Amino acid sequence: MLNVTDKFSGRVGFLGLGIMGSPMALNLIKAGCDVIVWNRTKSKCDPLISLGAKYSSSPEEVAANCDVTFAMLTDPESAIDVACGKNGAVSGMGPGKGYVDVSTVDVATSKLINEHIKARGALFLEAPVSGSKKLAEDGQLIFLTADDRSLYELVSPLLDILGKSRFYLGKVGNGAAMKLVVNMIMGRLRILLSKKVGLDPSILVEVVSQGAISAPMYSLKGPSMVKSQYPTAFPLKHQQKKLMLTQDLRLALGLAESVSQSTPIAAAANELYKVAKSYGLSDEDFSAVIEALKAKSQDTA
Ligand SMILES: NC(=O)C1=CN([C@@H]2O[C@H](COP(=O)(O)OP(=O)(O)OC[C@H]3O[C@@H](n4cnc5c(N)ncnc54)[C@H](OP(=O)(O)O)[C@@H]3O)[C@@H](O)[C@H]2O)C=CC1
Ligand SMILES: O=CC(=O)O
Repeated sequence: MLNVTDKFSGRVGFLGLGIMGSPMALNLIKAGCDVIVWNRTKSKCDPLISLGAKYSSSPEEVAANCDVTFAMLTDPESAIDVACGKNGAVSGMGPGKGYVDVSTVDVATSKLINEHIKARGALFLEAPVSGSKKLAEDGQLIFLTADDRSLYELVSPLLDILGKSRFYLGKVGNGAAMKLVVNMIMGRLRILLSKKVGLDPSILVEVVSQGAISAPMYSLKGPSMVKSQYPTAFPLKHQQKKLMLTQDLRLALGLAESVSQSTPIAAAANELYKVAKSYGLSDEDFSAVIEALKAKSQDTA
């Protein structure tokens, strides 16, 4: 049976050695883990084998030979194929084993893989990452995990080798949802969307603040926006005026027009500030623009 300890001493499988998977598997090897790798294109295993990894010829074999198996695959289709397809990891799973899918997939895919893994009596953790190739190389990823808590605790020492932080988000699907929401760059929309899909917006603010898309402004305004508080630092009326009238936006819009570049987001943002002003929020902080989006969501609900 899997034991929860502060150090992971079992054998680790790694399926999918692409841009992200290769440096992640390499970091596990460098940290002294006993790693078995598999990749569809076998040649990508070779550098890792030369550094001490073992090789198995199918996801099924990897899972059968390991205590915990990670998968880092392109998309939902490949994640399902590698887990549930012919000679897939599921066939090698059983009681006492764990499957950690770190690919970016949708909620339905994560639930499907979870069901197949659970049907074998094994444990499942979804753990998509926020990060990039460089952050994978540097062991600085952010893990957005969900589902089996005991597997989360068990693999935490491994996640700490691969990343700088990890979030446990509860039921299956929440990791995938958080990853997809984080990847939406529109800050204010992120807060509303995360709320609507049942995520804690304050955790979202924290996740974003630690990733590559973090912005000091978002970290500064996010926590109070979550509480619907807008202590005035820069009044909304000035922001809207600025969007409409000041040189920087006018010139920027002019420049965009000169090369026929559409700038719909700037235009849409300005409309939202106008709506917020019409709600009497002119003297609130400009982050109160989120109220315009809340009202719009109610309009369309
Ligand atoms: N790149 C980035 O900055 C980030 C990526 N991610 C996510 O990480 C995941 C991996 O991305 P990344 O490493 O960049 O992608 P890559 O394209 O570099 O690697 C994809 C991996 O999936 C394998 N694969 C694809 N299709 C199949 C299939 N049908 N059967 C078996 N194996 C398959 C590839 O195998 P093969 O070598 O044979 O092609 C390869 O190992 C994605 O979900 C991505 O969204 C998350 C954060 C950042
Ligand atoms: O998926 C990409 C990321 O930066 O996160």
